[in-house]
Amino acid sequence: MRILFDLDGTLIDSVPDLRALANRVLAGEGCAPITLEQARDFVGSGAPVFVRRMRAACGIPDSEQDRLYRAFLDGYETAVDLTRPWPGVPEALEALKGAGHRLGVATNKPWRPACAVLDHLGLSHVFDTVLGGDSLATRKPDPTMLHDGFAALGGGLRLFVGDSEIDAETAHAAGVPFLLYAHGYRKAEIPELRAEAVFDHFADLPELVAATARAHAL
Ligand SMILES: O=C(O)COP(=O)(O)O
Ligand SMILES: [Mg+2]
Repeated sequence: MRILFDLDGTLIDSVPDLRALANRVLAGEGCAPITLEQARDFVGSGAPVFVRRMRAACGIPDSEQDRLYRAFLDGYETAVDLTRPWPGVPEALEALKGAGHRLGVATNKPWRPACAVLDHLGLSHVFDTVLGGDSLATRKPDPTMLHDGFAALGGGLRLFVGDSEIDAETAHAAGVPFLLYAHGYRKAEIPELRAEAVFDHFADLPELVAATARAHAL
């Protein structure tokens, strides 16, 4: 089976680093810091949208977008120290890889910071492909990232694992079964996301993938 994973909120809890990075940029502008909850709300649609939302929350005008976006990107690759995988993620990825599945990442996070945090957490080796928010001309919910990611993984059944309404919309647009991690950064209620299955702990994922493979092989 080919399995693509979303990154922020699905495999990793990266909001503490995103908040710290945002607050370094905002401090340079003489602005008050944002909270963890705000940072969590700003994630999901990629770095340009994060910076736009961060600016709006602090009353910084649109004319400053490009400059602040560059400042944000400058610090993004090294903003890894506060990020942790959710419990059970490394073990679940190793188990899936060991079972012969091919794994990839399809994230709206820019590619370099995505690779940097995967390296930092020792997770890079399980993935055969990583697509980031600046890898293509479009970002999720456009389905192109999933089409390209699955193509890079070869043949076989497809599955997308994510945490948000953006991921659900992307999977539905691509016509791919969607598994939802319930404790990521979603804003919508679980039923609205029309997931094939929902899981609470990564220890449950290998069996869920096996069940999904059986259901779709029928
Ligand atoms: O960088 C973002 O805004 C979101 O990234 P994600 O697609 O991994 O959730
Ligand atoms: Mg996410």
